[in-house]
Amino acid sequence: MSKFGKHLILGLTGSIGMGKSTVARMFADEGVPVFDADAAVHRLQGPGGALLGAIEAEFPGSTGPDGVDRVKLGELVFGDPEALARLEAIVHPAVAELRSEFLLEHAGAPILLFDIPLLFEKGGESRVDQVVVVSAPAEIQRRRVLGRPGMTADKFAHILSLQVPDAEKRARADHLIDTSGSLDETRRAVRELVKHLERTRT
Ligand SMILES: CC(C)(COP(=O)(O)OP(=O)(O)OC[C@H]1O[C@@H](n2cnc3c(N)ncnc32)[C@H](O)[C@@H]1O)[C@@H](O)C(=O)NCCC(=O)NCCS
Ligand SMILES: Nc1ncnc2c1ncn2[C@@H]1O[C@H](COP(=O)(O)OP(=O)(O)OP(=O)(O)O)[C@@H](O)[C@H]1O
Repeated sequence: MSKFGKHLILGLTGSIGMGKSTVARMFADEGVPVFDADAAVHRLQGPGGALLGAIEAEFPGSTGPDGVDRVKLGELVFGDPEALARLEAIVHPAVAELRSEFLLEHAGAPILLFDIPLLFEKGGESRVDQVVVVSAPAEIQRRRVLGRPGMTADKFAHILSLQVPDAEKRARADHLIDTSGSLDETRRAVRELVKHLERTRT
């Protein structure tokens, strides 16, 4: 039974490179409306974004005609918990507002998906009914991430150190989507989960 009225709200999360974005698209292909928290942040911080004034006032020099300079702002907040908290105090309420609009927009849908990279890290469990974790063995994750342009072993290690470990995410998941097989296998697993949830929702 949903905590949120008629629809079942799923939270999708997973560590870097586990295939979260790919799996979110597969849910969308099955007709499930998807709210992408990261995309919402990018829009709010992008050219003409609603948060540019507030961010510039708090972090002078961190914005320009192209919106937030993410590298510069990252340098100011990562490694400085107090500064990160000040940024979050600007960003998170605006994301919450967009999430509420999304809920209103899709009020009739039986299942909704929130794609939230930092779901466990930021207490997102309370905002969803069930958590779906995307996961694969560490070796596959490593190979995928190190294959990305600009990624280094050090940067990968640092990002991992900021994230709840995959084993803990798996342990706290209501549903697991394994992405170590083919894309077709993953798609089948997503389809089966959606069907299962549609059957058992009420
Ligand atoms: C500082 C910003 C501009 C840097 O952007 P950039 O594109 O360089 O990095 P990206 O967002 O991809 O994050 C890089 C890594 O840091 C982690 N990270 C990002 N924000 C946070 C945070 N608030 N707390 C802990 N880790 C974080 C991400 O999970 C990722 O692994 C951006 O991360 C930001 O605005 N963060 C604060 C807003 C936030 O909490 N976003 C998270 C999703 S709602
Ligand atoms: N079975 C599979 N399921 C999902 N992704 C797969 C699979 N096999 C290979 N991949 C590939 O792994 C990569 C996963 O990248 P994706 O952007 O989806 O990960 P992510 O978890 O969202 O990453 P990040 O947290 O870094 O944004 C993609 O290039 C995808 O094509």
